[in-house]
Amino acid sequence: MTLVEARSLSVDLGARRVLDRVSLALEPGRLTAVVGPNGAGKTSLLRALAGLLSPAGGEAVLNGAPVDRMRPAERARAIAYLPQGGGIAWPLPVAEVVALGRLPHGERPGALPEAGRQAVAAALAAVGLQGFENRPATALSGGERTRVLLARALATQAPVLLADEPVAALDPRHQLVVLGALKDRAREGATVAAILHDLTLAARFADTILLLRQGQIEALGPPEAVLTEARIAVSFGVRAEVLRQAGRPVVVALSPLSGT
Ligand SMILES: Nc1ncnc2c1ncn2[C@@H]1O[C@H](COP(=O)(O)OP(=O)(O)OP(=O)(O)O)[C@@H](O)[C@H]1O
Repeated sequence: MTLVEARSLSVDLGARRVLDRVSLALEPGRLTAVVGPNGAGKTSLLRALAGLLSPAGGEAVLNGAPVDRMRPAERARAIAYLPQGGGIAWPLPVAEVVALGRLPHGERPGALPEAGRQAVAAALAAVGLQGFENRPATALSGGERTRVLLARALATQAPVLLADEPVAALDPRHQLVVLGALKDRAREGATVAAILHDLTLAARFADTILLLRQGQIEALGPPEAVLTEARIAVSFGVRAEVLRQAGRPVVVALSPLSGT
C-alpha cells in the first residue's frame, strides 16, 4: 500500500514556475484523474511525483520518503510511469518491449521466470494486445504502440502507476478497455493517477478528480463535485452542459467562451 504525496510542491521549468505549492495525497486503491487545460502543469506534476523532475520547493513523497532521493532501482520497482505520447524506437517484438517492464525486478526479457511471464501475459491481455506478442513494436499503429507502452508499465506490477494521457490516441473501445485496466489496478490496491482530457471518461472511471489550473489545484474531489458547469467555464474557458448518466457527470462542451 503506497501513499504518494505532494507537500507544497513547486516545479520550475526554465524561468517559469509551472507548479506552485501543490499539496495533495494520492491514496492506494483509488484512481485519480488529473485534468486541466493545456499548460496547467499536469505532466510536470506527474513527472515530479515520479521523481523525474526535481522540486524547486517542497517535496514529492512516497510512503514518507522524498522520491528524488530514492535509489533508481527501488524507485523503478515502486513507480511505473507512462510518458505522454511515448514513442518506441526499438524494432523488438511486442512481448519483449512489455517484458522490459520486468527489468526493475532484475528479470531480463528472453529469460523471464514464471512470475514475469505471467505478468507480461496479464498486461498484454489487460490492454487488448493478445495475439500481438511477436509483431515488431515499430510496425504498429500509434494507438497500438500506446497500449504496448502501457502494458510495459502494467507488467512492472508497481504499487504506483502514473500515466500521462494513456487514452489520447485510442479508439472508443480501447479507451474503455485501458481505463478499465487502470481501475482494476487501483482496485487491486495500487495508487493510480492518469492525465485525461476527456472529462466524461474522467468522471466515469475516476474515484477522484484533480483539476489543475495555472500550476495550482483548482479543485480536488469526487467527479460530481469537481465537474460543474461553472468550474468548467472558469478553468477551461468553455461553455458546457453537464448531464448525468448513472449518477456520473457527462460533459458536453458547447462553445469557447470569449475573454478566457
Ligand atoms: N522546457 C520548458 N521550459 C519552460 N517552460 C516549459 C518547458 N516545458 C514546458 N513548459 C511550460 O510548463 C507549463 C506546464 O507544462 P505541462 O507539460 O506540465 O502542462 P500540461 O498541463 O501537461 O499540458 P498539456 O495538456 O498541454 O499536456 C506550460 O506552460 C509549458 O509551456
